[in-house]
Amino acid sequence: MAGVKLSSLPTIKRLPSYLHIIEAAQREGKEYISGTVIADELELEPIQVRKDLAITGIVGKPRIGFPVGELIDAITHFLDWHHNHRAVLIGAGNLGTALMGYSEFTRHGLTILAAFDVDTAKFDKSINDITVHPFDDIPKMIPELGVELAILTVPSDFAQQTAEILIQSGIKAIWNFTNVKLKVPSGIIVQKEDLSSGYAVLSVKMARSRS
Ligand SMILES: NC(=O)c1ccc[n+]([C@@H]2O[C@H](COP(=O)([O-])OP(=O)(O)OC[C@H]3O[C@@H](n4cnc5c(N)ncnc54)[C@H](O)[C@@H]3O)[C@@H](O)[C@H]2O)c1
Repeated sequence: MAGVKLSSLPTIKRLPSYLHIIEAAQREGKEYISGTVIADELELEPIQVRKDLAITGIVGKPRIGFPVGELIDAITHFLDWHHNHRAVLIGAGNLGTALMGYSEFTRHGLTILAAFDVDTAKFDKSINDITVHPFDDIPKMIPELGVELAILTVPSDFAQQTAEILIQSGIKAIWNFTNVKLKVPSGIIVQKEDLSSGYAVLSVKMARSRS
C-alpha cells in the first residue's frame, strides 16, 4: 500500500469500528469517551485502542478520555473519508447490488457513479439510483466520468480480463471482491476483500466454544 506503513494496516482496519462507537457516543450527547469504553465494546485491550488512536494525532486526557468531536474529525481525516471518492462498480449482481445499496459508503465519502454489466436485461436499469451501463461502454465512460476507483464484483473467471480493461480505461485503484489475485502494473492499487476470513474466525470461535 503506497505511502502507508505495513505495520499501520491492522490499526487502519480497526479505525472504522472505533468510529462507529465514537459516533454513537456523540449521538448520545457525550463530549468525551475513554479508550477503555471503546476497548470493552470491541473486546480489545485499552492499550491497543490508545496506541491505535495515537496514529490520528489526538491524545486523550487522563481520567477524562478523548474529545468525541475532535476524535471523529481526526479519524475521518486520517482515513481520507472527508474527501469524496468517486467509483464505478463492475458486475451488478448479488454482491454488486448489495454494495450499491450500502448507505454507510455514501456517508463516508464513497460515491458509486455508475455500474457496468454484460447482462443486457440490466442495461439502463437503476439500482439505488445508480444506472447500469453496458460493459462495452467502460473505455468511453470511465475517462468521461474521470473516475479512478473501480469496485470489482464480476464472476472470478472474468476478473483479470476486466481489470485489464479498467486499467486501460484509466482506473488506478481496484477494490477486488473476486477470488482472483489480480496481476496489475506497478502503481495500480488493489485491495482484495474476502468475507470468508470473517467466517473463518467465526467458525474457529464456535468450534472452540464447543470443545
Ligand atoms: N469478497 C467476498 O467476500 C465475496 C462475497 C460474495 C461474492 N464474492 C465474489 O463476487 C463476485 C460476484 O458474486 P455474486 O454473487 O454477486 O455473483 P452474481 O452472479 O450475482 O453477479 C455477477 C454479475 O456480474 C455480471 N458479469 C458477468 N460477467 C461479467 C463481465 N465480464 N463483466 C461485467 N459483468 C459481468 C453478471 O451479469 C452479474 O450481474 C464473484 O467473483 C464472487 O466470487 C465475493
